[in-house]
Amino acid sequence: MIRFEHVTKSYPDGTTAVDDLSFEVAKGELVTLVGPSGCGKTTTMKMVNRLIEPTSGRILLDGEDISTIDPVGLRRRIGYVIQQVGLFPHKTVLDNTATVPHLLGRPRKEARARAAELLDLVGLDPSTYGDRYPDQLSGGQRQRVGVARALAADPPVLLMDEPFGAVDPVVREHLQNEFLRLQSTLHKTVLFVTHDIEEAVRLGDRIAVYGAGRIEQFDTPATVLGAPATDYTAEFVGADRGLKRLSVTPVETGDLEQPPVVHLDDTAASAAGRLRADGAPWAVVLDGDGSPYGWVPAEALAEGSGALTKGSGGSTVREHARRMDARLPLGAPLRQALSAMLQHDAGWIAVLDGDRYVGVLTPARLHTALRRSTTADAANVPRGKVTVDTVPDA
Ligand SMILES: Nc1ncnc2c1ncn2[C@@H]1O[C@H](COP(=O)(O)OP(=O)(O)OP(=O)(O)O)[C@@H](O)[C@H]1O
Repeated sequence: MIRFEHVTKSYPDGTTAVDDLSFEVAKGELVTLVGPSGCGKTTTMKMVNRLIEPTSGRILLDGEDISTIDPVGLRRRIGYVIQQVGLFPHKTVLDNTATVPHLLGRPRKEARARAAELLDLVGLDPSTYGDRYPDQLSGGQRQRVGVARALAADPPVLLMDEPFGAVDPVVREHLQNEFLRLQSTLHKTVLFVTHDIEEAVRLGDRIAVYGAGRIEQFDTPATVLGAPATDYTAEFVGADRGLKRLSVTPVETGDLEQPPVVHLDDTAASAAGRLRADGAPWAVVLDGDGSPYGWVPAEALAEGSGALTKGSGGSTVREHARRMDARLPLGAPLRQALSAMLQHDAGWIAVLDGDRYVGVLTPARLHTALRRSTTADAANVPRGKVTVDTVPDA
């Protein structure tokens, strides 16, 4: 969709802002450009809408060389969101958002109706905010208007230059989540500039890590974090990259442990027998629908089944089971698993595929999953094909 072919931008003073850059952004893909100040990210972006012309090389949009496209027509196909937002101060929020569709020839009323829809989409109620002026909004709200305005002409491509840079971290995370939600339905082709590796990792389908004027690594967030290609990238992504990787590594079926499973209405004696046969200290307990209920320790079952042999009527698993509410959908990031374990103070967490119980994740398995995924990404093989040595249980 957007293709850079050996693109270089040098300035007359001898500065090479971008040096022989070649990469491609696929249709519907969100690529983050991340790197320190002055490494050429903004220059890269501005060459796509011809605010800056390359010195050599070419950029293709949908296979078309953009140097042959009239810049005004080109920019209509490309939404542009910048940190300073650049709203018209004397126009209301609604009119700011309606400007582009109106310029594109939509009747004013229709453009305003579309603008109202878009404000709603970015989480601003048009009846509350539509008639305000930009200086009557918070920084975060202004950013949202900037996003709504960029989407107004429904361009297939969005260029976003530190769009959430000017707001505090909490609002920023909120805007990032909302933008991800929007992107999951809109599927725009997005180039997103940031100097924040956390933001790059959270948002990007792939990340381009910039050094001075060059891309040091162009890959998925998980691979960049797990297998930095160069010392530069390793340093840039940070010493805590293992922790960051938790956010981008999903829980897979192969990561799970399979303790014995018993049901609430099983007799304690039959459940105890199952645990004895497996030599397991505890079992997962499922309710009548097959949903996780909690767990039951072997000793409690043994005592319960002892009651049966003494002729006191026996008991079922229900009377001995303990509730455990920590659960997680398959595919959720490991970070969510760890956070749920800490929140529930639990040594394991039940994993569900839809409504179906599929196994449990333990801290040891979580660690193994992280190691296997790192090795898999480095070797470019599926995680299921990787085994890692683990320290045996004491
Ligand atoms: N008109 C110009 N003349 C000379 N050098 C320039 C000019 N414009 C930009 N540069 C240089 O090009 C390099 C890349 O700039 P660019 O704005 O692309 O960096 P960036 O990665 O977006 O940085 P930041 O994160 O600070 O915005 C910088 O060294 C900058 O000083």
